Parts: sequence; C-alpha cells; structure tokens
Amino acid sequence: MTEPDTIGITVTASGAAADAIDRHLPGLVEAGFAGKLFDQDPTLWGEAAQEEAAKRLSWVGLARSSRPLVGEISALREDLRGKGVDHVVLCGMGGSSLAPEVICATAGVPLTVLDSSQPDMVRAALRDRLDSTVVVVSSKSGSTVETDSQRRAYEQAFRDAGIDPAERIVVVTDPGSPLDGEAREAGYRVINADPDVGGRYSALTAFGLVPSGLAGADIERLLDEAEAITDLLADDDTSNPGLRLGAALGGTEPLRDKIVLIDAGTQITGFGDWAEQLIAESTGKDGTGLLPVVVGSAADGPQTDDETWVLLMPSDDDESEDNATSASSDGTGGESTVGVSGALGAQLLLWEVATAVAGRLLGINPFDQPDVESAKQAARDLLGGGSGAADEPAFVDGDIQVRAAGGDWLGDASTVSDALRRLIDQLGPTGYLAVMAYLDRIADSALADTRVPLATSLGRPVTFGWGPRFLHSTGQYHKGGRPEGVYLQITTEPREDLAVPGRDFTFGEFVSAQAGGDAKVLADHGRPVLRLHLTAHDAGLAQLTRAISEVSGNGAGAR
Ligand SMILES: O=P(O)(O)OC[C@H]1O[C@](O)(CO)[C@@H](O)[C@@H]1O
Repeated sequence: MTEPDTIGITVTASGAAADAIDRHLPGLVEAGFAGKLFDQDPTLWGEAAQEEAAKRLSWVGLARSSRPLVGEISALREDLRGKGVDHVVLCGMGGSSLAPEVICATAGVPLTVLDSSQPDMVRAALRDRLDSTVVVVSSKSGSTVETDSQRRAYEQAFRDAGIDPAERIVVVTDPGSPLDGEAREAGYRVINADPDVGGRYSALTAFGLVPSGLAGADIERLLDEAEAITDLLADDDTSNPGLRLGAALGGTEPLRDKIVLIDAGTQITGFGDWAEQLIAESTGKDGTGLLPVVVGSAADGPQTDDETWVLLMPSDDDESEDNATSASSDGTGGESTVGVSGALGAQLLLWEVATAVAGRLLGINPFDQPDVESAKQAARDLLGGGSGAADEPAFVDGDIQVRAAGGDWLGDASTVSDALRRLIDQLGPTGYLAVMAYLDRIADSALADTRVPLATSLGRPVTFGWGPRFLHSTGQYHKGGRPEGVYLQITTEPREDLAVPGRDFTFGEFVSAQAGGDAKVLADHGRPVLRLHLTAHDAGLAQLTRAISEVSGNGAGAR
C-alpha cells in the first residue's frame, strides 16, 4: 500500500482562488461535507439533485471495492497474451474512455482509443493489427450510438477476417443494460461495472480498470494511490485537499468560470482531457458552471480576469507553493492560481471530490448532464430525415462550404476568412471561442495547433475539441453553461464512408447528423455557430488552416 506521504498530494493557491478557499473552507468543514460525502449522503446538493445523487455516490469507496477486479483483469490479460492478442482497442465515449486514456498514457503502455464516429478514423482503427486485437466495448448505459456502431464495425471486421468476435470482444457495462443482455447472448466476456457510479466518476471502476489493466498498466498501484488518500479526503478538516481544490474552483467571487488547465511537465500524461470532462459535464448547466480550457503550457493562452489557472505539478516537488506563486507573479498565471500535485490514482479521487464540492458551491447537480441529451435527440431527428440548422450553404469558398446559424451575423461575408472574422466579432468581453472539429483526431492532429494563435490573437479563451468526443465533455457546458460562447464547427467529406453494420445509416451520415444536431441546439440557444464543411478533405483542410492563420496572424478580431 502506498503511504500517504509518498502520494505527495498538495493543493496550493494564490489570488482569487486562495480567497475562495479562505471564504468557503470553514463552512464546508462545519457542515461536515467531506464526512457526509464519504457516507454517500445524497442530500448535499439540494432536493432537486437528491434522487440522482442517491444512485451516483459509490465512487467514494472504489479504492477498496474495486480490488477484486485486479486479479480478474490480470488473468484475462495473461490468457489473451498467451493467444498472441496484445493490442488493446477501447471503444467508448466520454467517461467510458477518458480515464483509461490518461492511465495508459501515464503508465507508458499503448492503448488505442476509438471514441469517434468519423468514418476515416474508424476505418483506420479497423485496419490496425486486427489479428492481435482485443476490443473492449465500454458503455455504462449500453445505448450510446457511437459505441454501438463501433462494436458493430469490429464484429463485422472480425467475421470478415475469419475471427470469432466472441474471442476478441470484452464488454464493460452496467448490469441489465441493453448491451449487457445482447453481449451475454452473443457469448462475449462481460464485466459489469458498479451501477451506482456515474460515467465521469468511473475511473476506478471496471470502466477505467479493464482496458488499462489489459493494456498493461499497474492498476493495483492506481488503487493503492487512491486508497492512500481516501481517509484524508473524507476528513472534515481545513487541510483536506479535496475541499480546498473544490473551493478554489467553484468558490471564486465573482465566479472565474474559465479554468485553464495546464497539465504538461508532470509525471501524468494527458490529465487535462479527463479533468475537462469531469468538470465541464458535471458543472456546466443551469446557465452557470466551469469551462476547462486545456492548454499545453503556461505560455499557451491569454490571461484574463475571468480565469483560474490550475497547474499540475510534479508530485515530488516540495516547492509547489513557490511554483504556483511564481506562475502568478511572472504574469503567466493571472491573479487566481492553483497548483496541484500528486500521483495519478490519488488525483483521480481528489478531482472527483473537488468537483462534488464545486457543484455544491455553484448550486447545481454535479451528477447529471441534461443538455447532452438535447443534441443526441437532434442528431436522431436528423438521421430520421429532419432538417438541421442552416442546411443550405450561405456560400462556397474554394473547397469549403460555409453555413451560419444562430442569428443574422454573417452579413456579406464571401470568404472563409471573412466568415471567421464575423464570428469572432460576435465575442463579448467575457466570451470564448470553441473550435469543434469533427475530423480524424490522429491523422488531422495538426489542426489543434491553431488554438494557440487564435487565443493569442483574440485575447480570449479558446477551447479545441474533436467531435464527437467533445459532445460528451465540454458539449454539456457549451449548451448548459453561461451563454457567451461562439462556435466554429468543422466537418469534412470523408475520404471513404463506411456502413454501420445492421443499421440503416453510415458512419458518415451519423457524424454529419451529430454535427448538425449540435449546431441546431446551440443555435436554438441563440449562440452563433459558423459551420465550415470541407468538400475535399486535404485541400479544404489546407485552405482552412491558411484562413485561420490569416485571421489570427493579422490580429483580426482582437480585443
Ligand atoms: O458510458 P455511456 O453510457 O456509453 O456514456 C458515455 C458518455 O456519454 C454521456 O452519458 C453523456 O455525454 C457521458 O456522461 C458518458 O460518459
């Protein structure tokens, strides 16, 4: 068992974040929040949240209750490796895939995460080492269409290659879900997860542990790290790092609702994407919430007065307070800075507690995601033949069709650059730009590099999300949080479309419906959405990259 002092958890703060801790910590301690949370008291977030919270709090005890999975997963891994099956693919969305991604990246073990419906990305995954592949299909609800479609595609690919899918598919789902029944009928290996844990709090359930353990991560150590901090997090004391972090995030006044997460330079790789979903989907609702902006380094974003900067620190760094302070005083961190260090297993639990605390301070239910469903429904309507937001392009410029939704703001723009400038003109003084790219996040990864010049030029926060992945993360905030975002949606004609076996739509039709559905819901909320569709992938992407660099390079739209 890893001892607490080797976990190295510290939470330090300066500026508005430190003030928030001073303001809220005594009240949280006096209310016995931590003890009640670990006793799974569902009343902590008010009456409206009580019913949901009553079936969502088992995560507090997972460091202990998940122990039996370790042996089971290890035996399965050995069995598969004995058969030459050593390439692990994870099909799943949001809370069913983001934890294994950070766990495996931190452990330095390869895991292929397929969390997309973009046909080129799905086809690329299907072509990769099928002979030695085991596919973990993870879905709590057992009804997420992306995951169901990915499973169908792998089943078909295995059959086409003469491989019995039952030998290569492992299903993780809640007991009694539609997938649970179907998978058992098909003879698949099924591992049920604890149903009293929500998707984004499920890092230490079978959802986090099965793919990570099969890929070779040390999941026992992960549980040790979480167990080592459990008592500290359950303690109603001002030193409780979960209470401190939660107060720093959710208790600033006025609320600093943009949380800039800087996760580079620690032993944890890719933590930001996991924390982004936990925070955005848990808090972004009822017109409030916290929008995480994941950036590589402290130099990668403008500093504004409505941000708190959260820096992940190396866990063995006992100078972390100085680091946090210097990040503030050298002008890179603003006047609200938090430094967090600790081993990954401990941090997973720490941030879950902090999110529960922030939810209480924000007065929202941190366990539901009401606005994700609206986009899913709009996508279903479109697949069923309904009409979306701005079906007809306003104009075509080279290899890009341009559509505008959510108001009459495009004016007489006739080029992609003009349209981008018009969108940026819609930004208010506290607004943000969200880039939402429904492309292949591996093959097209360079597009994400446009985030930094855009943010620098705009002087406002810019988030970058890959569709449909972000729909299960910041997607909740964009629709449910403060209505001040402007949205750049990028879609592409696939190089080659792919049928979803057994369904009457293709992956291309599905991803297009997802983008159209989300644009429609954002537009219905009165938010401006610029939709750029690449009619030829390579040429369109090159044209788009030039246009973004033109707009950011000359500072157009800067305020
Ligand atoms: O595990 P499931 O049920 O497939 O859901 C995947 C993700 O979709 C959401 O339900 C909604 O976005 C997330 O909360 C969840 O993590």
